[in-house]
Amino acid sequence: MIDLKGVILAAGEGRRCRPLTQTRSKVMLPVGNRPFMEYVIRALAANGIEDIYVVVGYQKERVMDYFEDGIDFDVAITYIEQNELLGTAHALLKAEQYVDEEFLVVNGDNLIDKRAVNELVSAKGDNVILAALRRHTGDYGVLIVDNGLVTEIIEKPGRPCSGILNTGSYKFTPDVFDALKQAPISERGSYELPETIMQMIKEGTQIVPLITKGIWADAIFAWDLLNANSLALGMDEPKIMGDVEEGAMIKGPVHLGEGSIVRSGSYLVGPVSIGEDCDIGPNAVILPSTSVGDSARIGPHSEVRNSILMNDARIGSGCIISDSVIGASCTLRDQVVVETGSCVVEIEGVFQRAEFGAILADDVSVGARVLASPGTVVGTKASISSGAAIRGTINRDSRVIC
Ligand SMILES: CC(=O)N[C@H]1[C@@H](OP(=O)(O)O)O[C@H](CO)[C@@H](O)[C@@H]1O
Repeated sequence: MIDLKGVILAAGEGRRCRPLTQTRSKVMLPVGNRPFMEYVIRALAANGIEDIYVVVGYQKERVMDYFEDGIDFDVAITYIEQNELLGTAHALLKAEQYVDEEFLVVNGDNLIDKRAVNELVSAKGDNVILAALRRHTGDYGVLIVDNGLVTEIIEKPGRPCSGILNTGSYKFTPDVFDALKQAPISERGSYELPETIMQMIKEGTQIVPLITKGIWADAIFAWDLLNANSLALGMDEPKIMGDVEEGAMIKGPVHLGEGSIVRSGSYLVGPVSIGEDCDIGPNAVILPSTSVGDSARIGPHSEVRNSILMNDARIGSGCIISDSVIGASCTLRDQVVVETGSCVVEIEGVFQRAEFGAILADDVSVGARVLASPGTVVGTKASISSGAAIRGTINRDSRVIC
């Protein structure tokens, strides 16, 4: 254990990941069968950081019920509530009374590994931003660096640009709290950490950028979870703990949780992670890179590829699903087909170009023989009747009758 404390920012909803965040915050979205924030906590714990302060807000009960006091993750968690969601600077200020020495701040809704956290722990300099080089940085804080120091942060410029992005993980001294108290309100109407850092730079504080060689990934939109999922699947050692019936074939890194069964004739090619108490097959095909949550069912002759199925998802027989996210407790009856391809999706009033199959929020019910076009996004508890052809955005609680 080291003295360094960790603060995790976990209060925001993650609006651009809607509709998946209608029922949970982005920190609880699963990749590789674990919520984003579990990777953050594991990476801190692996570096001996055991005192962790988690700033919670939107859907906080789900975070607190899952992580409890942190004991199962070898850390001690104190929850701090941010009742008004006024931005990352406002969130961090809530932690002031708990830290009196150098400390780390990590976004709770990113995938990060122990190497990246270790780089931050051992970084020289009092104020350090963990950065990443990427080809597309327009949706992030973009760092302008000169002479080994950050000179400017341009927050979410929106236009396509490549360069160095702010990962949202930092090492600070408690002096940051004085700056946070003077944080200006941003163009987006909230108090944002990058703006505070800009103020610090103007007042002469040196901010060191540290480009990570570790794993770091974010999901801006719901479909970006597929990429993060594929990275996350490479981070764990897979184990077969459930039953594999004779005649089933398992190739590559496949994790099968306790109480799960893969029935005869099924064909699984890793990386694949299947949770506990799942029932797969007979004759189901699961291809890379797929995560299947606990108590899920994939019926006979169904094929799932490059997808996330959350807990209790039920897929009937003869379904074809690829490049898709299927929320918790969704039911897809027989012969549902999700087409995949390029599409344009409206998220929070902005049109985004993307390439995926479908995003289904929790508790969606899909009848038999439904055909979903690429880029179909379905809100929580919507229900689609058998035989329908669906496309575009379907709002929560709506009914599609064909
Ligand atoms: C206001 C703020 O803190 N912005 C940060 C933060 O954005 P969010 O949209 O709040 O997740 O995390 C990004 C990394 O995920 C980082 O690039 C950006 O600068």
